[in-house]
Amino acid sequence: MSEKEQDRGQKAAGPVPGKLKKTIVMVGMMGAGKTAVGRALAARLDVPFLDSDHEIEAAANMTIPEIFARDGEPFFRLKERQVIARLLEEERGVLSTGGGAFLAEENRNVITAKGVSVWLQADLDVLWNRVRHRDTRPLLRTADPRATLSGLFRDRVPLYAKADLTVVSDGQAAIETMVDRVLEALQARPDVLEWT
Ligand SMILES: Nc1ncnc2c1ncn2[C@@H]1O[C@H](COP(=O)(O)OP(=O)(O)OP(=O)(O)O)[C@@H](O)[C@H]1O
Ligand SMILES: O=C(O)C1=C[C@@H](O)[C@@H](O)[C@H](O)C1
Ligand SMILES: [Mg+2]
Repeated sequence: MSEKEQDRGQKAAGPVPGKLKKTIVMVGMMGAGKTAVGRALAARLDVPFLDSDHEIEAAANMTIPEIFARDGEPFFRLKERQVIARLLEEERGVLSTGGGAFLAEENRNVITAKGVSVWLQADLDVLWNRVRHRDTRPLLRTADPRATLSGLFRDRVPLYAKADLTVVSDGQAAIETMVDRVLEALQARPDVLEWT
């Protein structure tokens, strides 16, 4: 390959992500793909993957539905605030939050101060299709879970919209495509991710 061809090849491939300078924090509704996309993004960047729901469950040795049932949602939210603050302090990587985390001003402030927030924006039908078959979300254990999801969606969207970056998750985009989209959005933020 000539030097010119090599040049063209490099340009077509685009810039390559380098050093991560701030934690990338995934926010959005249940089913938006925060865990699935966050994990794949961390693997792509070769940085630690952290998930606040997982950390809370591991520390309590209980599942989230068990914590809600035994200790109530306010207790879960307290643990969530503590875990998010600790993880942002301790480690740099990709942090996937629980669906309700970004609603608390305290969490938004610490996330904005220490990381960059990425809202995975999906419409209600996409979210419902992803969460309807699993019984792991206590807030959806209602007589009409789709209506409950719809109400949460309506109330929460204005708060998710405060995130630093928004990445659309439509029903067609596979998880690796979502990783590409997040990385593309991060090209506007060299303070978060260096490029080579
Ligand atoms: N882009 C996608 N393409 C296909 N499947 C997806 C995509 N994003 C998420 N999923 C699937 O949808 C389901 C829910 O995703 P995930 O658990 O990552 O959501 P979440 O945002 O972390 O939700 P929660 O707030 O409840 O933790 C999973 O089975 C996941 O594999
Ligand atoms: O949207 C929410 O409020 C929640 C989402 C999950 O990630 C868990 O954090 C929990 O089920 C609550
Ligand atoms: Mg999750």
